[in-house]
Amino acid sequence: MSGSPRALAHEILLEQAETQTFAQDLLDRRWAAYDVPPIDRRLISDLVFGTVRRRATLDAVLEAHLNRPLREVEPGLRTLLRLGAYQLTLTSGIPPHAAVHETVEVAELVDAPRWTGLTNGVLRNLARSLYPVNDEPIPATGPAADVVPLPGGAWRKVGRRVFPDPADDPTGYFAAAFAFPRWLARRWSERLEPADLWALGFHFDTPPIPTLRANALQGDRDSLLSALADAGIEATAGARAHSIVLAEGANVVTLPGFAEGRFSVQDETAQQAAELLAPQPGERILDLCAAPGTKTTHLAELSGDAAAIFAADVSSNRLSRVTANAQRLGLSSIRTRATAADASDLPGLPASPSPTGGAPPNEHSGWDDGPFDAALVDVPCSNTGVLGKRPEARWRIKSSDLPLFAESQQRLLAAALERIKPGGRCLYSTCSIEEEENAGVVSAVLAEERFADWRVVRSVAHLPGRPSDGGFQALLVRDAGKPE
Ligand SMILES: C[S@@+](CC[C@H](N)C(=O)[O-])C[C@H]1O[C@@H](n2cnc3c(N)ncnc32)[C@H](O)[C@@H]1O
Repeated sequence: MSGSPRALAHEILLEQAETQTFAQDLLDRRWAAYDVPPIDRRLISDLVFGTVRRRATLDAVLEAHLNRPLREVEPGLRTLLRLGAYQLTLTSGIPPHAAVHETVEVAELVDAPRWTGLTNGVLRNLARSLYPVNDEPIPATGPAADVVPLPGGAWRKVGRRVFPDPADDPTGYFAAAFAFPRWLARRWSERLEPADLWALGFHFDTPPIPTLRANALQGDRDSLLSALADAGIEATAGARAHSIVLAEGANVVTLPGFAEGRFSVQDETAQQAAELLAPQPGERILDLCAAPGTKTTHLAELSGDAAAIFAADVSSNRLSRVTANAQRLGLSSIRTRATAADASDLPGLPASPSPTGGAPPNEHSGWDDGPFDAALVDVPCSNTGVLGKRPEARWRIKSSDLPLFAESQQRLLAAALERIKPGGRCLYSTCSIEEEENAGVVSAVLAEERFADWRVVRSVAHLPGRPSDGGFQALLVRDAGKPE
């Protein structure tokens, strides 16, 4: 470790930019390697996540204080400037002089004293713009070319017109001030009024607080709430049958009841997927994209651990997390199986031979070849409904990914429908708010002649922040009457 929280944050940010590794994974590696006190962990995590998430905001602010384009600045120095600009512009609680001083000191700690002069000059100028009098920020009441949106929903003056004017160019303002790729900003601004666009930006730019799902098979929600209260954790019952909303962020694995399997971490939007499918005791249920098993285990809990849940995923590595989660939650009705990308090796087709013709039966103990009563198809997607959860996610997706996702989503949904009995049902779900991954996929698949006996009975498009994650769920049912 290089010697200070900011130096460690700088090291992680540089590695993240170079290797494109998830910031959370890099942090976890540092926590495992060094003894970092919890207070420093919180600061480092905030510095890293905030700087990654708001890269475009910080770059717009910095460009106004530099006499050359930021992209021409060497990577280590550029990262240091972003780190300093993040503290000055987007946090509250770090005194400006401390933000400048501690950031400049990183240059010495990482053995790059040549960065000191520029970092000091740029950050001091920025601090003067942001805090013209007595180190006090200047609040603002709404978007403007010289106003930055803060995490949590407030606005702050930045002292110079660093963003496009939102009245003339709401898309440009949204992309720069809230920090989103331009193609996504354009896409969303075509369908949202500016006020809704700002609300979406605030939701994604505010660090999320985890929501819990009480495991109904290990005591009721109220007793878990009492256990949390006894441990000094502020939490309230949420809007779903088993949801619990924490008052502030927490390291969930250290909360009372986690090791005993009394809860999972799951957003309220995601909790609706298994609820909509409503698994019943005795049913045979396919979960086609199961890992890491948050919805699989919910299916098992809702059925009283008395359905047979067949959890499939392309990643056997990730499937091991389904097994671990089921064990922690005390569930025994889940069997796992790695599957081919097109799911063609899964049993359940009406005319499919016994599993001895496919994968070796002992490798997937408990799987048989009959069709299923129901299926959950929680497909891989662009994740545009949950961009606040992974700070780097917004910078990874490309518009060209969307048709590729839609293609594989259609394949997966069709593979599930083919394996469901007459009278059965299927829940299609995504964490995306893009039509072509949602209703577009469902209607394309149901337009196929072989699925003429299927119909959509319910579909819900969840808008991010209203009240929780964004996403889409559609419940499809198959006519009971049509012969196989
Ligand atoms: C959205 S995640 C599923 C989350 C999971 N349902 C849960 O609630 O914990 C999508 C999953 O689909 C898996 N996947 C990707 N392509 C797949 C394919 N062709 N067949 C089956 N699973 C696939 C990924 O490995 C990933 O685990």
